Amino acid sequence: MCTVRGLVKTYPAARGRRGRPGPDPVRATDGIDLDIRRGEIFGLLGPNGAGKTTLVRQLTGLLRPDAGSVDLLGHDLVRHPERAARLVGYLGQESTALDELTVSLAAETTGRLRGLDLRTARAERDAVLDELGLAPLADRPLKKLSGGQRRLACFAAALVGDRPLLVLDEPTTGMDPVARRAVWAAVDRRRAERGTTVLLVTHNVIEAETVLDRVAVLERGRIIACDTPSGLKELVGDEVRVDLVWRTEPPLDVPEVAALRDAALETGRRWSLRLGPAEARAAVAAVTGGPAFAALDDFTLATPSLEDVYLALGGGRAQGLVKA
Ligand SMILES: Nc1ncnc2c1ncn2[C@@H]1O[C@H](COP(=O)(O)OP(=O)(O)OP(=O)(O)O)[C@@H](O)[C@H]1O
Repeated sequence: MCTVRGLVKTYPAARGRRGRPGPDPVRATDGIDLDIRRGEIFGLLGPNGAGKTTLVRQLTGLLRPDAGSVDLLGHDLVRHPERAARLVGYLGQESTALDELTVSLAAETTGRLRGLDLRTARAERDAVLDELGLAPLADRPLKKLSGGQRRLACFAAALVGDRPLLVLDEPTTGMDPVARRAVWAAVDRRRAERGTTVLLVTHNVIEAETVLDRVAVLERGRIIACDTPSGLKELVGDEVRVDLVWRTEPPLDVPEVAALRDAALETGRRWSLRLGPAEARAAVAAVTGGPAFAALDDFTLATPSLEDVYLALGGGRAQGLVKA
């Protein structure tokens, strides 16, 4: 469906202010190879600045790579970037272009721009707005909607005028659970009924685990792993995630607790640890059985998540990944 080889993009150094040296050039994609299969939901996961948006802008013909090739359904998109418009439905991070239009007109106009006649564009518009529960907002201008509603309206527009590849850059940012579910149901329906392929950019690991068939983990412009979510999780074997939440301060006077601290990733009152099964059992026994228990607010044991995989791969900035 889509084959990418050796994709490189370097943003040139900016000029510094008042003669001072500016920031260095950034190699935002650094030799990317990818194979996306027809009908799969393929994810790009990585922290802020990893190069995800730069990569998808090259795959959608919006940004010319310095080197490398992009083949989409037999079309060379580096040589013919204009062909991407017929093959790709793209939902970018910004939506200002549609802000002045009503929800209804945004969807209809997108259909018309994609070559639908007026009747078909209106019929598809109505179907998509109904499907996503947007009919009550149809006559409202996008700029007067909430962030999550606006995002859903832009997603609706991206679905009008069917395209074989949907590229969605963090589509559910700011959406409530009902809207999120509507988005994933709409994606699933298109995949089942039309074989639509989806490339999803995200740094939400929970969402990535639940909706993706395969995922590429991107860091500093390079793919550091690519597999199914469960295949990636095998990389961390039988490790267990132990989360401890303290009421106030952790009881560091308890030696077992003090010993756990070195291995813990601390976020406020929460300690997250990745431990082997025996160590996890010992840690739980130590904090629930002894004097530490009085200081404990909550604890959970869980199987590894994609975030654990990411940490195990050496992604030092996993804090940039969203966990809820
Ligand atoms: N137009 C630009 N000019 C210069 N540098 C840029 C430009 N756009 C992005 N960059 C840099 O390229 C790198 C990759 O950015 P990119 O937007 O592709 O990351 P991302 O993974 O999509 O991040 P996020 O999760 O924050 O959206 C970053 O270091 C960023 O600062």
